[in-house]
This record gives sequence, C-alpha cells and structure tokens, in this order.
Amino acid sequence: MEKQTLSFQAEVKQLLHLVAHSLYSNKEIFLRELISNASDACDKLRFEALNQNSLYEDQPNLEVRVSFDKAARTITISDNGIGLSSEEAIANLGTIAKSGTREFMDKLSGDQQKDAQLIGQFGVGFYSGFIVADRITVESRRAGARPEEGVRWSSQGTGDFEVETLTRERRGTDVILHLREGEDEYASTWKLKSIISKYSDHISLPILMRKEEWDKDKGEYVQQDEWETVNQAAALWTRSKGDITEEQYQEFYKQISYDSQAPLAYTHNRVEGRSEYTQLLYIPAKAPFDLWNRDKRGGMKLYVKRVFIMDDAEALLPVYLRFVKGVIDSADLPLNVSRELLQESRDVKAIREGSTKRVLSMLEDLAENQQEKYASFWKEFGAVLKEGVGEDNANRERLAKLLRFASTRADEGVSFADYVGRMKEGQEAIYYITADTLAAAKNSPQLEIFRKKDLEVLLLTDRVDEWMLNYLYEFDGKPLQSVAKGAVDLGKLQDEEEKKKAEEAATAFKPLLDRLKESLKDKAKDVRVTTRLVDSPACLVTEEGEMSGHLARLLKQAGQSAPETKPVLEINAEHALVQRLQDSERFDELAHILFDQALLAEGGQLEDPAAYVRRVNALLTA
Ligand SMILES: Nc1ncnc2c1ncn2[C@@H]1O[C@H](COP(=O)(O)OP(=O)(O)OP(=O)(O)O)[C@@H](O)[C@H]1O
Repeated sequence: MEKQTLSFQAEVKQLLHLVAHSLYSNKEIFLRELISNASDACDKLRFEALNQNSLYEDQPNLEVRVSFDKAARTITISDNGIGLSSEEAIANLGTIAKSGTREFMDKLSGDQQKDAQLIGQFGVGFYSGFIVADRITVESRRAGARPEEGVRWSSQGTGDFEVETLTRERRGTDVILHLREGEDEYASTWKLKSIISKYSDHISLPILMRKEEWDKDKGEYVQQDEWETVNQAAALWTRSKGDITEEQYQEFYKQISYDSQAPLAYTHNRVEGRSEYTQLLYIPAKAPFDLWNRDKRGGMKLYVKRVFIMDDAEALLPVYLRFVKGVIDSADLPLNVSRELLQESRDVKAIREGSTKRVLSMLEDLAENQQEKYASFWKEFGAVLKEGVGEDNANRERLAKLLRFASTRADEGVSFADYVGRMKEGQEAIYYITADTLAAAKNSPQLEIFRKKDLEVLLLTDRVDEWMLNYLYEFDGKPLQSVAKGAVDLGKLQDEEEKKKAEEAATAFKPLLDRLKESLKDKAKDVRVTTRLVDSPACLVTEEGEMSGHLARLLKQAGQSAPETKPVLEINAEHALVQRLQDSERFDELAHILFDQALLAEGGQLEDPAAYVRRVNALLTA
C-alpha cells in the first residue's frame, strides 16, 4: 500500500483537541492507557489462540516492553499481542467505535475541569498519547499475517493521519511517542518505572524495561542490554487480600472504571463451593454521566482462569446494579463462553446471585456503620437501586431496608425502619405521597390532616417511585398507604367525635354535593366531604386500585398511554370558600375554580388554562 493520508472522524478531532487542552493536569495517565491497550492486545491474542495455537508463532510469552531514547526524544511501548492489520489501524486509530460517543460529546460543557473528569470516565485511550507527544508512530503486524503485511500509522494528532505498508518480522505493536517540547522528563527510567508501579502494577503481564547500572566513569546510570520486569505481573484479584494495599485496590479501580476518584467501597472474595470464582466488586463514589441508560452496562469484566474473556459482561449482575464495577474470574466456565451462553449458564446464575448478595451486604454494612458514606451512595445511586425492588423478588426485603426517603420529618435519609419506629400508637399504615418535586409533595393539601395529627408521611419524588410501589405493599407487616388514594381512613387515629362530625357534614352537604357533581360531571368521578383537609378548600384523590394522577402524568410525559380515569373531588366542609359556594350565584364558576385549583395544587396541568384565568378574573372584577 502506498502512503495514504486520511482524515480523522469528526469526534476524534474534537477529542484530540480536548486531550491537548484539558488533560494536562494529569499527564502521566498516557502510559497507563497505552500499557492497558498493550495488555488488552495480549489478552486478545491469548483468546484467539485458544482455537489457533499457531498465532503464538515462536513467541509464546506475552509481554509489554517500555523503552526510551533520550537523544531521539522518544518513548516506545511494545507488545507482542494481536497486532493490527492496515484496515484495523485505519478503523481503530481513526475513529471512536465506542457506543455513546455522541451522547458523551453532547455532555461536554466547555469547563475544562469538569470536562477532564468526563473524559476520564469515557476513556481517551490511545489518543492520550498526544498529551505528551506531538507525533505518534504506530508500527504493527497482526498475529498470523505475513511480515510484509505490517502497517505504519503516524499522526501529529491534529486533522489527519498517514498509513503505509511495512515489513515487520515481529508480531504485535510498537507505539512510538515523539515527545513534545518540554516533556523530556518522561524519557527516564526512574520516571517511567514510578508511573508503571503507580498505575500498572496489577497488569497481569510482565512489563519489561532495560536494566540500568551506575557507570562510575561517566557518573551516571547507563542502560544495559538486559531487560527486567518492573511490575508485580500478577492480576490483582488473584493475589491474597493481605498482600494488596489500599492504594493498589484504588488504582486498579481507576484503571477498570476510568473514574478519577477513589471508589466508595469494594469487596474482594474467593468463593468456593458449587461454583468457584473470585470477585472484586467496587461501588463508585459518583454516578457516571450515562447512569440512566439501562442498555449501557460497562461495569463487569469476565475472566476465566485468569484469561480475559469479555468486558461489559451484563449477565454477571442484575440491571439495577449497573453502577458496580469489577472483575469476576471463574474457575468453572469454559474459555470459549459467549454472551449468549452466559445468559443460560447455571454457573453464571450462581455468580450473579452470589455477587448480588455481596453488593447488598456491602451496602448494608455502609448503611449501618458508615452512614455518611451511605447517604452519599444513596444520593448518587438510590434511584437506580429502587429498580431492584421491582426486578429482584428474591432480595426485595433486603432492598426495602436499604431504601431512604424524605418525609414530613426530615428532607432525606428516612428508612422504613426509622418510620416504623416513630409510628404513633394506633397507627396501622405507613403513609406516603408521590409528587414531582419535594416542594409539591410537602405542600400538598392531602397532608393537612396528617400534619394536624402529627403523623409522619413519606414524600416520594423520584420518577421510579410510583413504579416501585407496584411491587412493594408493606414493610415489617405494615401496609404502605398513599394519602392521595381512596377515602382517608385513619382508623383508630380518628376520634369518635371527628367521625360523627364528618358523617353529619356528609348529610348536611348532600344537596351541595349533588350540585357539584352535576356541574363537574365531565371532570370528577365523584364529589365527597372529607376530613383530610384543614386549610385547603378541596383536593383530588384517586380511588383505591386506580392509577394516581401523578403516575398518569409521568406516563404521558414518557409518551405512553395512561387510562383516562377521573379523580374524586373532596371538599373541606369547614372552609370559607365551600361555605360561600352554598348560596353563591356564581355556583358553576366557583365549582370549576375549586376543581382546577385542586388539580394545580397536586402538580397537574389544566386542560383549559385560559378558561380558568377567565373565571378567576371574572370573580376578581365582580
Ligand atoms: N497495542 C495495541 N495493539 C492492538 N490494537 C490496539 C493497540 N492499541 C490500540 N489498539 C486498537 O485501537 C482501538 C482504540 O484504542 P483506544 O485505546 O482508543 O480505545 P479502546 O482501547 O477501545 O477503549 P478504552 O481505551 O477506552 O478501553 C482499540 O480498541 C484496539 O482495537
């Protein structure tokens, strides 16, 4: 192939610009990224060679070599992994194949610090070489290809790159960084070694560098021909816990997660028994930018007997734990296991169940012993954990204990157990209300009687709450009851006198109720007198068993159809407005205003806002 000049994909150009402008605060990560790619390339070779042993050619020992040339001002990262064909070099080093690239680019704010963090999460990979290099040359030959099928790729990291054919005896890849002006400090054994031990110690392959010896005559260290291994070269999770430092656990996490922050918690175990595997699971401190994308599940890496099998092995954990990052290394699965096979495997099922339990134990431990950490976990991932209540029957009770809510007592951090502990004598149910925002929930008229009687009500404002409540009926034998559904029945908490008063009011107001029903027959299913209101004249409630107004609105917003159910209008017989209604000449107008205001108060939208404004204005000018 003649030398060709090709243009980078638009996203790569954008990314390169960011690499040069946002990542300078942590330059040394380039080495971690390139060593990680080299190690991935060796993993890929080992995997392909399972079916084709000849790919090893005459070099069965996989390794990464890091070297430098002070005079030429270059650093070279070499591996004898799978290598690249010309087509692969063009495709893989000219574009970003990752899904979600667009979405990622849209998130960038222009604020360099924030963007640098996001880029960290996304992983700049190969392109991070341009942090310290103003030209990168890649020389490679794919395992199994002929020597004359090698490729040289080269770019200055701006608009385009060059590719040409190359004859190369060795399989695998050399990445040669031509250092930028002022970056010469990286061309040093000491510097490179220290970066490797900081970031890449856990890489399971040997990373080799040339030995150096002190030359008395020259008065400096001189490179020898001999190479030495400069990392531990044992996959971190295979080592015993006692031999791993906190820093090493954290560094490994950063490596697999692209998160620049330390994890919130982790657990590392060797599981024996029916299924044998090692698990190393981390809970991040912060939610990634694409947490809400249920299809994006990049957390878990699967190894079988230390051979890397796949990234994003979603079968290893349920969807609601998609924020967990980590590694599973199975001793039982076949090496040629595919994604499809994983779904059906009994061993994988055992791993999934075991890992789910481990994560839940880790969370329980935080909730019990490190409440601040748990609160911060909850803020980041609580809403995702709630999905588990619907999805994971087996662990529903454990999950329910981990839930935290706002309530009329505290704006956050209330557990069911806290609530139950504070229940009044005679209180039989756990009361809750759902709304779009905390303010709307707090100010809802439906809460008035509960406030008056000093009964705590949970305020649920996550979108997933309504859905979750379809699966959660009770906690600790106490039913969950919406304060906006059905007639309010405080049971033993209501005294006889109140009950009597309500009944009397219902009889006395019968004619008024009949008129209201007639006026509002297109809007309200029923109109009744209630004791749940103290300060407000009216509110809307849903019949027991019907979909709440809040959920119906959420579904509509999401473009789904919701059954058209009419709410019940409840009125406060003691309110001045209701009293005035009795003998008003503008009965019909007032009736509609009463209904519309009740709808507004619960966060609903008026079907005909203009008519509402007209009615109110007519009253104001009357
Ligand atoms: N040393 C290498 N040997 C073989 N292929 C490589 C090597 N380095 C990079 N590549 C190829 O180039 C692609 C792009 O690398 P890059 O580091 O940008 O992204 P990635 O490795 O896919 O993702 P990430 O680094 O975020 O995990 C890789 O997927 C791989 O196919």
